[in-house]
Amino acid sequence: MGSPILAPSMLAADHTRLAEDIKLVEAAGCTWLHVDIMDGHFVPNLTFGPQTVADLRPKTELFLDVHLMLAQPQHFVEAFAKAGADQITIHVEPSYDVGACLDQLKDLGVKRGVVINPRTPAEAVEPYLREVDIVLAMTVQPGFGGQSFQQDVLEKTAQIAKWRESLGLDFRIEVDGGVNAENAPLCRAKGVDTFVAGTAFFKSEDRSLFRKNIETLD
Ligand SMILES: O=C(CO)[C@@H](O)[C@H](O)COP(=O)(O)O
Repeated sequence: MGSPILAPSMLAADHTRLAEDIKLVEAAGCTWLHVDIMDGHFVPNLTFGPQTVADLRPKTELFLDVHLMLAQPQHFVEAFAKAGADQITIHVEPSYDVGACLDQLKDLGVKRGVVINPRTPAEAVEPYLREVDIVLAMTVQPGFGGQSFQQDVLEKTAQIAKWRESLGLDFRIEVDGGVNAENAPLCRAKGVDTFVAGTAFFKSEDRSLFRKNIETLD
C-alpha cells in the first residue's frame, strides 16, 4: 500500500477563481489536485473541459488527477492528456471498450486508472488490475460534491487491496465522495492510499492540518 496522499477536489473550489483556489491547495502542502470532468450524460451535471485543464497546467505543478465521468471517454482522453493531465481515470460502467481506452492512455503517456460507482461490484475492475496505476472506488454516486460517505464501499476497497497483494501489484486505491478526517482512518484500514476530498478540504479551518491528518495515517 502506498503512502497516503490527499487529492483535494476542484469541484468544491470557487469556479470563478480556480487559479486562486489552487494556491490554497498548494499552500496546504498538497501535491495532487483531483479534477472532475462531467458530461451531463453519464452523470447529471456539467463541470470542466480540456481548456480548463490546459489553462491551469502552466499555473501549477500539482499532479493533475483527472476523473472522467463521461459516457464516451475514448473520444476525450487525448484532449485531456494533451491539456496536461498527469493521470486520467475512466469508469467501467458505460458501454465502450475500456481495455482499448486504457491502451489509448498508455500510448498518450499518462498514468491511468479505472473507476467504479458505489453499486458496481469490485469484480468489474479485476480484468484491468495489471494495467492500471490506480483504482478509484466512488464512495458517493458521482455527479455532485457534498454527499454522505458510503462506508459499505470499503468492503470493495478491502477486496481490491487483497487482489493487489496476491498479484504483487502496486496500483493505488483511491476513494472519492464524502471523505473527511473521521472516515479517512477507516478507509486506510481497508487498503486506501489516495483520498479525494472536496467539501472537507475547502471548508476546513486549517487545510494544512487536514492534509497532515490524512497524509500521516499509518
Ligand atoms: O467526483 C466527485 C463527485 O462526483 C467528487 O470528487 C466530489 O468532488 C467530492 O466532493 P466531496 O464529497 O468531498 O464534497
